[in-house]
Amino acid sequence: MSIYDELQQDKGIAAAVDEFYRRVTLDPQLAGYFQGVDMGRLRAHQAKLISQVTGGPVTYDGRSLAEAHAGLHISDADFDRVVEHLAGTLTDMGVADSTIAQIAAVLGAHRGDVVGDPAGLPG
Ligand code: HEM
Repeated sequence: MSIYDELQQDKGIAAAVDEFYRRVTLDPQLAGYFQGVDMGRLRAHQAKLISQVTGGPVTYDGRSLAEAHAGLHISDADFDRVVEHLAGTLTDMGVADSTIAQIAAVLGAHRGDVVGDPAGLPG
C-alpha cells in the first residue's frame, strides 16, 4: 500500500490540506505570508503535490517550489513551523508516525526551494 492509499487517496489528502492551511493561516507567525493569496488555488496545488510525492496518480502542475516562494523571504523557523502544522494535522487524522516521518522527509528535502531567496531574484 502506498502512502497515498494510507492517506485515503485524494479525498483524505484534500481534507488534510484544508485543515493544514486552516492551522497555518490561524498561526500569527505565518498568517501574514498568506494575505491576499488565492487559497483555493494554493490548496489545490498543495494537494496535487502531496498526492504525487506519496505515490498517487496525480501530477503536480503548479509552479516550481523555488518560483512559488521567491521573494517571500521565508525563514528556517517558519519552514519548521509549517512542517509541524502538517505533521500535527496528519497525527490528528490518525496517520501513523512512521508515515508522517516519511512525508516530512520528502517535503523537508525542499527546504532550499522555500527558505530565504530560493530563486535568487532581487527583492
Ligand atoms: C514543505 C514545505 C512547503 C511546500 C511543499 C510548499 C508548497 C507550496 C505549493 C505547492 C505552493 C503552490 C504553488 C503554485 O500555486 O504554483 C506554495 C505556495 C505558497 N507557499 Fe508554500 N510550501 C512549503 C512551505 C511554505 C512555507 C514555510 C511558507 C511560509 C511560511 C509558504 C508560503 C507559501 C505562500 C505564501 C504561497 C503562495 C505564493 C503565491 O501564490 O504567490 N510555503 N507552496
